[in-house]
Amino acid sequence: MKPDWWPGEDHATFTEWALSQGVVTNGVTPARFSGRGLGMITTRNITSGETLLRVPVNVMLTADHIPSSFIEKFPEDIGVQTLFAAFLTHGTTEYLAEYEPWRKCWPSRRDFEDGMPILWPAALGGPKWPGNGDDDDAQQDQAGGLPNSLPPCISGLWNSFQKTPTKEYETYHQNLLAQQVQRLRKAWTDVVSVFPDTDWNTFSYHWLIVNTRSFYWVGPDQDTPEDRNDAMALVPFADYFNHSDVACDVEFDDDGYLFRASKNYEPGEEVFMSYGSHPNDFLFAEYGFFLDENGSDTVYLDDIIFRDINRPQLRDELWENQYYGNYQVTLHGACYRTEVAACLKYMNEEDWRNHVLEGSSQGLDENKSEATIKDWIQNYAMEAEMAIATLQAAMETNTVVREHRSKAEMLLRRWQQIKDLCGHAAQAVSV
Ligand SMILES: C[S@@+](CC[C@H](N)C(=O)[O-])C[C@H]1O[C@@H](n2cnc3c(N)ncnc32)[C@H](O)[C@@H]1O
Repeated sequence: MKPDWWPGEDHATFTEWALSQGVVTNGVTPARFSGRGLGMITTRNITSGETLLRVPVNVMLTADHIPSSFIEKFPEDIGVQTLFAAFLTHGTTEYLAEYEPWRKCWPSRRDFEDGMPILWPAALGGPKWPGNGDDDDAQQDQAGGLPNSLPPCISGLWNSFQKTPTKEYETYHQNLLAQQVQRLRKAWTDVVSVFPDTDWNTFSYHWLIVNTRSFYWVGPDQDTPEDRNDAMALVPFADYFNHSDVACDVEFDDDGYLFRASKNYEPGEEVFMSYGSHPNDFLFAEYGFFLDENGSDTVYLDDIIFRDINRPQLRDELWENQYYGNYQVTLHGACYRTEVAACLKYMNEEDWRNHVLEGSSQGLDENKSEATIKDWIQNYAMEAEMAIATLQAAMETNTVVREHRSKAEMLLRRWQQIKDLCGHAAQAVSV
């Protein structure tokens, strides 16, 4: 009898194919996990340090494996993600047939539509795409002016206040959706310039496959590309690993990828790898899921702080002293950059500069700093409360939201996490 985690025939066929191509598995096999699709399960006791999986480079889909006749159709600066997605969409059967057993094991476009805000309806904060423009307008109307429901790190938007304009600066893990949309729009423009008949659904599906399943890779004769997104490869079989902080060890060299156990496992445990120390909003936007417990979770106070510190002179102080933006809040409180910004609210500028540059405590009042930071965090918590209340009401009354109930529930879970994070952080902020 098959175990209840048995992944199904397609995965069994793909596993056979992978082994015949030189993939070596050692005590792990693909399995179905509730809420995570496929993942990797142990089939026996495993000791920390044991090799679990080896994927040789010849099985991987790297830029070197794409025929030069295909690559030459595109301008030289084409992004690697676009190239892969274009190849999966338009590559000749001769080349693509090879990967057929693997492709049959990928999630469907419908799976992406369920979890990824980039494909969500406008009523839930999704962007406009070819083919959904009209529907989207209709949805927006039906939404009856539903306020933005995605978390601010994803949408870059707030319902409880108006954002003030800022200088352009590099943000980490903020405005995620706009950046992702920009990347996909550019990819779409590039692909239709070469293949005008490209089907949007097929191409965007492949682009998301690459987005959610690629590994860092720089070929033996390649220089490290300027854009990290261009250092990528698809690694069959290894792309079964789901993400967790408690992860196996991953190594790669010119020969391929190697995965080792970083702890002992009993049979039947899921083996995870780490996709990086990403906050939940990043996982949500880029991969369509987020963790219940995430040691790397964080939200950013930038828009709240810039609304509060809006005198150009004060903002210049932050800019000139390299404290402009990226004000982080975690379960454990606010980061040092936030503390520095908080002092600027009540210190005179000279005292503030001496404090920041030389560590002087002249004019510093830790009670005032604490109250300011708590107030900023409270503003974030209020945004979360508003979003939760609005979403709950929309789930009862709004037809589009009711049709997309599981997405709204996912959003509610994330907003509740944000509210809880703010609650913990506010408590942790103390003199
Ligand atoms: C590299 S694939 C992993 C295999 C994938 N679960 C599958 O069914 O093919 C990455 C995708 O797996 C899912 N995923 C990864 N880690 C997860 C986790 N901890 N919880 C839920 N879903 C996860 C997300 O949909 C993500 O986009």
